[in-house]
Amino acid sequence: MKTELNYINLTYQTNSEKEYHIPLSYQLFGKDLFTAPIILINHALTGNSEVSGVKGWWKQLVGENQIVDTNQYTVLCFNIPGNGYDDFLIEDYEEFTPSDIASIFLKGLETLHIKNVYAIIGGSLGGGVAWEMLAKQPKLAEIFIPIACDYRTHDWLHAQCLVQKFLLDDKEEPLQKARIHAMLCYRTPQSLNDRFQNQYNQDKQRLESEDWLVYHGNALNERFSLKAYKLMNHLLMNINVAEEALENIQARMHMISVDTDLFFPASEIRMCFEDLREKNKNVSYHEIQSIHGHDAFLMEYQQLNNIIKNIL
Ligand SMILES: CC(=O)SCCNC(=O)CCNC(=O)[C@H](O)C(C)(C)COP(=O)(O)OP(=O)(O)OC[C@H]1O[C@@H](n2cnc3c(N)ncnc32)[C@H](O)[C@@H]1OP(=O)(O)O
Ligand SMILES: N[C@@H](CCO)C(=O)O
Repeated sequence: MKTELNYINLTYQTNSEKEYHIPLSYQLFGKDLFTAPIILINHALTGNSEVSGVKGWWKQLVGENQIVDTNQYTVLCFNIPGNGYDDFLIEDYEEFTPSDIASIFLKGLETLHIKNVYAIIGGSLGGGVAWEMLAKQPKLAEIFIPIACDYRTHDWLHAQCLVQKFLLDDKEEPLQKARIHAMLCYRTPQSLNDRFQNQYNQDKQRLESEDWLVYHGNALNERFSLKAYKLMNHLLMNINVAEEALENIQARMHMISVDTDLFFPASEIRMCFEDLREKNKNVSYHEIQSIHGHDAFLMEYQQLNNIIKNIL
């Protein structure tokens, strides 16, 4: 799996003026570079560059004969430096913001001699980083598809990340506790209540819903590191594109929200769409209907496929 990773060695000075050596890793899927239109996909909080293939976290969307068809496109996906997937971790995570990550990805594209891409698709934090990239380089993409994300972290999301930051500083099982709290933000009361119906697990002497939460806490603890999660949470807290910069973006923008998303509420995304439409930008809005909330972008594949097939 990791043999497929490619690296670009960068020296990068953060907005806070600290210099770092960054081994920016990435994966390519589909057609060889420069033989087909390029689609850049930015991963979400605990994702990584493995967007397609057997273990791909978006394999229902990206692959041979899928909506993002690797027979037709070159798909490029960077790892957010410090996500740990390539074993690179960042100690002083507070030095980095999504704006820094965007600059690092742009440097990566430059090093690969990619001047522009056909499309950028980003879910959640990945979409926030994509907004930051386009604010810096408004002509970068022909098409922009931000999914379940916004150009800014609003107060409620910031507050939930703050709770996670406190949990991540806890001495006992910090990552598990933070993930359990996060799962409740990724889903909705209806999603949990309909699914678990207060069923009790006699063997484990706890509710099935509790068992499921504990499972997710432990599962993330096994596949992710505390340092990486602290960084990702910090990034999610600090998406902050200046509103004026949005107007300059030249891409055709197709915003996708989830009607029940607690993290990036559909109402906020719709407001951004309406503002940009009033400014005569080439923008459209799509809403996934789901009881599941934010994580619907990883679950409601039929709807996502239907929306994206009419865009690409
Ligand atoms: C976005 C990116 O960039 S990548 C990150 C995306 N991936 C993740 O977030 C990984 C965590 N996974 C998830 O959150 C979910 O699996 C999703 C969003 C991908 C899909 O959601 P759902 O279809 O509702 O799956 P669910 O949340 O039930 O997870 C399935 C797992 O829970 C386990 N599970 C389900 N019910 C229970 C229960 N009562 N008790 C314990 N475990 C349970 C299943 O065994 C399954 O385990 P596995 O993943 O090891 O096979
Ligand atoms: N559950 C997803 C969504 C976060 O936006 C993740 O862990 O990355």
